[in-house]
Amino acid sequence: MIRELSNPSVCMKNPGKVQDILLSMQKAGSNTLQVISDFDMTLTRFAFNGKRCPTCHNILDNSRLIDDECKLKLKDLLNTYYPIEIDPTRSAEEKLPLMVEWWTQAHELLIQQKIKKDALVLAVQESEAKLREGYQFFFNHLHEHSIPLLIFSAGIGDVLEEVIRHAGVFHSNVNVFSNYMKFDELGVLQEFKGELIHIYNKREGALLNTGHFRELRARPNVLLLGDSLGDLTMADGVQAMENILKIGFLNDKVEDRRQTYMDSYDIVLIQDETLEVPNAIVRFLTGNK
Ligand SMILES: Nc1ccn([C@@H]2O[C@H](COP(=O)(O)O)[C@@H](O)[C@H]2O)c(=O)n1
Repeated sequence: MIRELSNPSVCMKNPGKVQDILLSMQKAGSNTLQVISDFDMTLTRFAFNGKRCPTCHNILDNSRLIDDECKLKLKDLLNTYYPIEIDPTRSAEEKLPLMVEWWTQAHELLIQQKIKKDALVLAVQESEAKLREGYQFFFNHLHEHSIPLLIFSAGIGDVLEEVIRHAGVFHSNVNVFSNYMKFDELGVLQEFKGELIHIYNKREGALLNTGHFRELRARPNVLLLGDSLGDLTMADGVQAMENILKIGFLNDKVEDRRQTYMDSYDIVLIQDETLEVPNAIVRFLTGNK
């Protein structure tokens, strides 16, 4: 049905179920579809030429906006908490308070650096951040078909927006829900706005109540893209959901996590740095137009 589903990177526990969901979503029409996606390591590359690519946090951590002492502290945090984030032997309940600890300490360090709003553009331009191959088609096609794309990220919204703006794909159908910085009248970072979003509290339901995302209520078919098990709840609360197709990028600790990902996501993409499969699915759902 979709040639790309035979790519070597694709694993599916139940291909028949995937086919049924795809046909049902195609029949319902692309005007009933919404896409909900994580950002770091889902829309962005995990690695390039054998080297890790940065997350939104890392873009700042490695930039010239941060002094050397702070860089070391942020690196220590990453080295301590990232292995916990991807540890398949620990439960989400066990990881949750530790993830809050990581985010809180990192945000505190960033605030101490008195980052200027204007400097974010340069930090992104000078970074090694890379959207996955095929990103132009992904963003442009969703825009052309007026399909809403909600990017739900535990990263830093201001940096994320700059990455997609820099890539020329921050179209009007894109909404970002993330951790945003609050600047003072001189444009200096003071704090982060609102409730902290970390990898274990992503839920679209909470957003739907805000009214901002009211149009999404009329879109009961969801294509969900993520790279962690925390991303699986991003569509919780979508009202009267008809179908959901969950695509998971498995980037790291592949053998340890393969089975859990296969049990949780409908389609698992193993060390696949492209958006080839999501793009083929979007093309199929929009009638190959
Ligand atoms: N201080 C931090 C905190 C988190 N990260 C990474 O960011 C990712 C979250 O962003 P999503 O767009 O994927 O929600 C998360 O997976 C952490 O590994 C970081 O690099 N630094």
